[in-house]
Amino acid sequence: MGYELYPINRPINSEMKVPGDKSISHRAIILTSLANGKSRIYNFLEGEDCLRTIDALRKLGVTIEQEGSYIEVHGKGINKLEEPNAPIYFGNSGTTARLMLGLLAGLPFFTAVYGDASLSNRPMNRVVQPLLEMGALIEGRQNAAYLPLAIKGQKLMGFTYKLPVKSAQVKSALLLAGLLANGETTIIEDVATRDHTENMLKAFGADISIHGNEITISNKQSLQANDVYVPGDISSAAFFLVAAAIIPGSSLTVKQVGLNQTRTGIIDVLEQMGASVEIHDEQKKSGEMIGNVTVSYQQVKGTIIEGDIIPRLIDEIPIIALLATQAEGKTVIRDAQELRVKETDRIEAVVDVLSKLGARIEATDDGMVIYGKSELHGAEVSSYHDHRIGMMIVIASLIAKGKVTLDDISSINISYPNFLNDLKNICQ
Ligand SMILES: O=C(O)C1=C[C@@H](OP(=O)(O)O)[C@@H](O)[C@H](O)C1
Ligand SMILES: C=C(OP(=O)(O)O)C(=O)O
Repeated sequence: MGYELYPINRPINSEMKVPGDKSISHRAIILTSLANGKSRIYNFLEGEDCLRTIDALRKLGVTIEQEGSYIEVHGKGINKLEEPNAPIYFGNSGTTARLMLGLLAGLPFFTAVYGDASLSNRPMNRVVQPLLEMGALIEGRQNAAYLPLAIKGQKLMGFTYKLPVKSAQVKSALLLAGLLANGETTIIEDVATRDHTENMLKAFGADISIHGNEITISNKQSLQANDVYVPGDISSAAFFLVAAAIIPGSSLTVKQVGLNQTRTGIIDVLEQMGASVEIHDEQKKSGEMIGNVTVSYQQVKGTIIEGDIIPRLIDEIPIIALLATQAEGKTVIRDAQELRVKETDRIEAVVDVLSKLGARIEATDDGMVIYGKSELHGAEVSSYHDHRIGMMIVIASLIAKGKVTLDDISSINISYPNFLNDLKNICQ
């Protein structure tokens, strides 16, 4: 039983596009729904997580028409959102859960929210605690630390908050709460995390200002409708870029991919490890940098990945770990304890999968140590129902000597439903 995967035995020489950015797709649905009037979203990611965000806003009374990756949102305006008559399901999506909690805390009605088994084990207190400080009323098990949660929307009070976790989801939740709160809300982050919410709030006419690492937002009763073009997701592109970096003789270009500085840690790491990386045709579209990225095979070497770069590549660590198995020498990843509270404990999952495939890899409290270079072999492995672990295993199977059996591939639909087809196309 399971999904059987076989090695490729030849280089990849191709170009491709990847689907729209997951983080930006979520934010586009939320802000276009809050705006007054019709907005269009181009290149929206049709992954399950983003569909959960569409569903949540529809439950609040917003009309959202979807034709593939083209979306029309008939924004209702902040004051016209409606009380849902059933609990809202966030599925597997941490981003939907955290951002929606920030919004719902300040809307004048009652909402019950829940998620799947994985999401029900992920910490929500990181958003609930600061929201309670703003005056929110949120109830749930273990002091409202976990889903399911019940929210009785309140008029919130702006506040100043220094983020204790390096999390764009927490920052974004509090900015959305701040948009509805009385007075000013200031969020201070000591390490920059992805700033798509700030970029998009500006584009929609919110009253937001950024000074160094302090972001201040104040109450705004109306946002302007605005069309959003979603760039290709660099977190999805990372799987193919690493494939090109580890399959001898390969060269791959991913076109029109998002190159926001808060997301490009993977490019820095590929360069630092000695892969050949070229960026062309950079331009700004809908307030975000995009461009074409070409990675060509070169023997990579081990490196140290720690500190401020971690939030810039947090979702790419599973695929970076695979890259490190093919590097000469040791790679150390530190300061990435957040991996333990993702869709699964990604430190344990990556170490388990890659050791079964023949890598020399050890878990640490906040990361992992990988001793390269190892020849990978076939094995039976699990995706842990985590899309990024599943896609990493598929890429690993391209270079493993022998058959890799993956227990379940359905988790890939969370962020990249067409992943296997796109991979097949570039492997031809
Ligand atoms: O804001 C976002 O869209 C995201 C932020 C990150 O999570 P954290 O905020 O928990 O670091 C990232 O891991 C997640 O995939 C998407
Ligand atoms: C961690 C992820 O997403 P989320 O937190 O939205 O579930 C991810 O996509 O890797």
